[in-house]
Amino acid sequence: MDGYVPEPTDLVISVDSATVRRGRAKLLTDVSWHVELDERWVVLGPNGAGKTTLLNLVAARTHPTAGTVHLLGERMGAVDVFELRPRIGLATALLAEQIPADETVANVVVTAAWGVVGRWREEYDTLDEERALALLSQLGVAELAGRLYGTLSEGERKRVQIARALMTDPELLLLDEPAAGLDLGARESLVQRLSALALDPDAPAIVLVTHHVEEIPPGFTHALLIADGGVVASGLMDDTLTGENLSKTFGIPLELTRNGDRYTARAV
Ligand SMILES: Nc1ncnc2c1ncn2[C@@H]1O[C@H](COP(=O)(O)OP(=O)(O)OP(=O)(O)O)[C@@H](O)[C@H]1O
Repeated sequence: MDGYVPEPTDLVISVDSATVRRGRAKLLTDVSWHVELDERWVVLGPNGAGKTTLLNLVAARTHPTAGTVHLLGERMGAVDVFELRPRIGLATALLAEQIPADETVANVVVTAAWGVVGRWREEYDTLDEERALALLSQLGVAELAGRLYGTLSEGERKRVQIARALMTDPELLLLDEPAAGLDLGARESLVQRLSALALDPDAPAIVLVTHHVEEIPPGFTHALLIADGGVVASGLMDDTLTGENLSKTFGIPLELTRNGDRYTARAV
C-alpha cells in the first residue's frame, strides 16, 4: 500500500485495526482494509483464514471486538444496520439456503427489494419486476424467470443469487465463493459474467471471496490475501498477487502464472 488513506466518508469500506473474538478464539487480528467505489477486490486465503468473518464484518452482520469499521460512510455501532444492509448486496451459501425451492426465479430476485425471501402479499411495482428481469438478463439467465428456484442447476442458482444481491442497486456487492461447486464450463461462464460486471463503470464496488486464483475475473483491480486472521498482503492486483505472497498465504511454496488476464497457481 502507498500509505494514502482517504477520509472514511470517501470509502465504501474502511476497516481500521479490527479484531474479532469469539470466546477465547481470535478470528481476525488487527485487520486494516480500505475499498473505494471503483475498486473490485478479490479476497484470497486458505480454509479458516477468516474470510467469511471479514465478509460478515463488511456486510454489517458482525461488529468488531476492537477497532473500527466504516461502511458507505457510516460508522458501525453508530448506524442502524437495518438501514445500511439494503445498500449492500450479499450473496453467500448461508443466505442461498434460505431461498425457498418452490419460489419462482423472478420472485427470488424481486423479493430482495423488500429484504425478504419468499413472496407473500407484498405489492411490487412494475419497475421492480422489470429490474429483476433486467438483472437476470445481465447474468444470462432471463429465460429461467418463470422456473422454480429448486429446479435450477447449481450454476444457474449462483447467477440468480447474484442477480438477487444486485436488486437493491447496492453501493457494495459482496460475493462469498460464487464459483464453489461449479463444473468447469459453469465456472468459466460465471467468471465471464463477473468480469463484465467488474468492467462496468456503473457497477458497485465488488468484493469476491475465493480459494482459487483461477476464479479471479478479468477486471478485478485489487487483492487482499489473508491467513490465520491477519493480512498477508493487500493492494493493487499486480503488486499483491505474486507467487511469494501466495506461498506465505497458503503455507506452501507456490508458483503463480499469468496467462493474459487469467491466473493459475501450482506447488513448486
Ligand atoms: N463462533 C466461533 N467460535 C470460535 N471459532 C470460530 C467461530 N466462528 C468461526 N471460528 C473460527 O474462526 C476461523 C475463521 O473462520 P472463517 O469462517 O472466517 O474462515 P474462512 O476463511 O471463511 O474459511 P473457509 O475458507 O473454510 O470458509 C476458523 O478457524 C473458524 O473455525
